[in-house]
Amino acid sequence: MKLIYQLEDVNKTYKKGKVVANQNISFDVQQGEILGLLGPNGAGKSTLIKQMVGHLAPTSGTVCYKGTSVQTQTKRVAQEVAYYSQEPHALTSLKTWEALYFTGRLRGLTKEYAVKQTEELLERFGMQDLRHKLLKNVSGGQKRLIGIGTCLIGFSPVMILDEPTNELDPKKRRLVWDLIQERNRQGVTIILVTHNVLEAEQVVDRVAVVNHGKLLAIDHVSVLKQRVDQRMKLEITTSLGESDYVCQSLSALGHWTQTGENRIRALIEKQNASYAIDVLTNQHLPIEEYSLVPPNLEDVYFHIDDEQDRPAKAEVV
Ligand SMILES: Nc1ncnc2c1ncn2[C@@H]1O[C@H](COP(=O)(O)OP(=O)(O)OP(=O)(O)O)[C@@H](O)[C@H]1O
Repeated sequence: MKLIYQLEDVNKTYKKGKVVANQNISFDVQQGEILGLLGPNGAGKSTLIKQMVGHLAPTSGTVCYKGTSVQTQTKRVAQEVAYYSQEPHALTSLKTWEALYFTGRLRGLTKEYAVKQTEELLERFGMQDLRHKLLKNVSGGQKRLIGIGTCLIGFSPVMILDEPTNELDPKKRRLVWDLIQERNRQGVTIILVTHNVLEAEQVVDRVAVVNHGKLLAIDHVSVLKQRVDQRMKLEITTSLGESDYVCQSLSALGHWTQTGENRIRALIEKQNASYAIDVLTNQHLPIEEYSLVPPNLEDVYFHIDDEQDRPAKAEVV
């Protein structure tokens, strides 16, 4: 398997070292994989990928693309790696079709092929009627779709997407995930940042979990899930204003996280599941409803993050 990226001990600081965005990050990206970068706001994900596309230089360490430092071949990286950034792109004074067409032409497509791909993408996005609208005059979600389109047009061998499904309605999110998978089946290597962990689970091969600028874990989804395979997720909706009390009453079951105003969640040991149900049904706690289900990738992500924050705390009854 060929390596597309190799990151070694990457550190990146801002403001003369006062803000540490990435700390000693090392990992590889293999040709043909979809790697998801997960992490909370401010974790350092965007900073990391900006170094992978050559928009930022590491403070120390190396980011290599196909065996050579990105910094010494920024032109080649720009030609081969299609990058979708969170920031509004520079094409907003173009019409939607122009943004796609000219990007295709810049990527070396013939006029005919650029037109064909532009038409196909506008159709997939359901935006044929908006072809003559300026990008700055379409909705936030439509702008994002055209942004994704500018990555898709021209068949770049690598795509790096920073939150590609942000701001999109559920149907359009599904469309974007489908397009990402289609491209991947055609051999394109894809690195993406997302907060839609549950949707990403269906699509990514490997996941890198980043927080506080550090790489906490990187592995296949199934391997990461093994970290929680002896656990179940217990989610509870408490009566109004009672979540602190319920958390305290059930503290022996595990570490509780508040996920909404009256919603709490914990990963509990499978062997404690029947005890938990016993407590929930017999202790007359102020609980509206509860569910006990196998954990998903989002729970794995929270678990890895929790482990980092509470390395010494036991979670067993
Ligand atoms: N240009 C900058 N100057 C100073 N600090 C910055 C700059 N860009 C990012 N940071 C800081 O670096 C840290 C990492 O930010 P980064 O944008 O990489 O995180 P992120 O994981 O992409 O977050 P989000 O999910 O919110 O986009 C944060 O503390 C952020 O405030």
